[in-house]
Amino acid sequence: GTGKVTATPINGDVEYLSPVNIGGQTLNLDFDSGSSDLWVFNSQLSTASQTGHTVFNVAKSQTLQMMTGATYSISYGDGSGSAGNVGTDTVNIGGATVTSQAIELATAVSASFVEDTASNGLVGLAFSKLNTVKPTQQKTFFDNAMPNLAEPVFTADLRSNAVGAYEFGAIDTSKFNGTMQWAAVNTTNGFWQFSSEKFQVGDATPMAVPGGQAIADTGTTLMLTSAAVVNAYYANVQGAVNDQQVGGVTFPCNSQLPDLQFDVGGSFMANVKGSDINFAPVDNAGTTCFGGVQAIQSNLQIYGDIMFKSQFVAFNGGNNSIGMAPHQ
Ligand SMILES: O[C@H]1CN[C@@H](c2nc(-c3ccc(C(F)(F)F)cc3)no2)C1
Repeated sequence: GTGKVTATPINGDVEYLSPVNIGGQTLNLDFDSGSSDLWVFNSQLSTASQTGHTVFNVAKSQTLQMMTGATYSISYGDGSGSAGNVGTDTVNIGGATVTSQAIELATAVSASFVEDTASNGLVGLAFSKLNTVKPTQQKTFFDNAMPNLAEPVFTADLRSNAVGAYEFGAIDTSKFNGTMQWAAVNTTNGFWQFSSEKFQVGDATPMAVPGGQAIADTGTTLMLTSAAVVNAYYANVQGAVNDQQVGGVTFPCNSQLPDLQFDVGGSFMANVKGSDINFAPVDNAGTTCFGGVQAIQSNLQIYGDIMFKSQFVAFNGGNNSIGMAPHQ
């Protein structure tokens, strides 16, 4: 079979939310190709933590079965996280259905999750080896669904300030231009990881990247790479400054940002449109804007939604590869 759901950007493309049916209840969840736990806001949480959220009501599902003694605890790159207990239930994502999916039921969530009232949990789509359930690690929705999918794939079609889609089991060739290009994924760390050794602005000299590795992470808002690449890229942008107060590089909102190409698996260069690198204004007048490409101190680069807004991406769990092509 196949399954397709909308991916709706919220708060200026900070994250993308998709409807998921769990035991007959539909929740808007954040699909995250950078982690491997499916967890939800639910009726076990304190009233305070539930405020503003649609929660999964554990008493109302006829098919939820609690997993005795099972717990989970997860933290994300920004230090946020959640923890709780575990059950299994039927999960239907746009028609792709798993009858006994581990559902992680938060009994505690960090403040930033409580404040993010649009999101009612996450669907982890990285490799199951990263799943945090103890004592028995659980499989992701994609792992469980794969055997029944027409093709062992899912795709991310994320759009700037527009509704896109996640699709399981098929690659919709009408959604991208040209031929999709593929690269090998190294699953050792449990991520959709591929080599990415260089960046290029226009036809300037390519910039080398220390470590030369990247992950495709739909749950990260920006595109995070080395400080050297960030500085070299924004050197092309008049008025760009690294503003410690704001927390990264800003530039005049009317800047003409150059496109940025990045290496995928040593086999092709993929393009990020300059317009997608203008992430958001930092001031009310909309004079100064925050860059979508920012620095991290890590030899693992994180290609988040800024990349996905320029590239239609296919994740192949059959042969562990990643495909990219410019959106249609
Ligand atoms: O860990 C890496 C795996 N993918 C990245 C990711 N980060 C989040 C996240 C979502 C929502 C929030 C909050 F609502 F603001 F709390 C925080 C973090 N989801 O995926 C980072």
